[in-house]
Amino acid sequence: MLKNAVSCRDVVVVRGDREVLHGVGFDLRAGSVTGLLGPSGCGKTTLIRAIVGLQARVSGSVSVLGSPAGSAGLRGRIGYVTQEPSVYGDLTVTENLRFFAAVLGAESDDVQRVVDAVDLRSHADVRVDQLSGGQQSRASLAAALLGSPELLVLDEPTVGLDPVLRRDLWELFHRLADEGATLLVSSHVMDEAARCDRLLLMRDGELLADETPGDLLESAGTDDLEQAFLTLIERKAEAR
Ligand SMILES: Nc1ncnc2c1ncn2[C@@H]1O[C@H](COP(=O)(O)OP(=O)(O)OP(=O)(O)O)[C@@H](O)[C@H]1O
Repeated sequence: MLKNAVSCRDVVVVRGDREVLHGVGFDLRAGSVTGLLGPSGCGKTTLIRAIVGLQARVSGSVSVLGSPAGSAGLRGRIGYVTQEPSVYGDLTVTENLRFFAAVLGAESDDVQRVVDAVDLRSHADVRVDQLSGGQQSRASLAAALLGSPELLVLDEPTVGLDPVLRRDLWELFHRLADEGATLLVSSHVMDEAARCDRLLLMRDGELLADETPGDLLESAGTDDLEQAFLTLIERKAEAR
């Protein structure tokens, strides 16, 4: 098994006429849950798109499961959930998942497994356009879990979910990691950071920290992750 599922070195991305990532480098250890945190517009989605191979104008190196990001062989090995629902509104949850399972070549009993995993059993036969926003997000997540991908990249998967569901989903993320999957989960919400094995903190297209939550708190001398992030920003500004 690879030690690192993802390795990024000196990643620079230009979007429009602006450089939005300015030389980002880090590794994602296989079998871990890493949180990608930072304010709106700091470049989280851009970095995620570079990892899943969808971002144009990327320089530096992005290696995913031992291959360059975007390699054809990676397609079935990565599950990617965007901020937009990625399932069809006019199909039921089960119909969507059967369709995606067929496209991916996943076993048909995998559909039941992923419906259970995201706790959508009671709505499995409801059309997606009749589900709440949080239920639609869970349907998209279920589609990404089909075929048990080795790398799961989730862009704000818990937005709009209640605390009980968020807790359940984080438990699911750790269960998947215990089974060997690697997860990168972006979030705005600092209280989710504590649930990660490791944190990547971004600001203005740069990585401010790549640490465990415990180390981050210790180095900032606080027991509050939000405060730790602010302390890091202040230190960075002073160092300039
Ligand atoms: N299609 C685009 N063309 C040009 N610039 C873009 C495009 N999409 C995003 N950007 C810019 O790239 C930068 C990073 O955006 P990105 O979507 O990666 O941020 P983010 O951290 O994911 O934000 P959020 O948390 O709000 O989703 C922003 O300054 C944004 O304005």
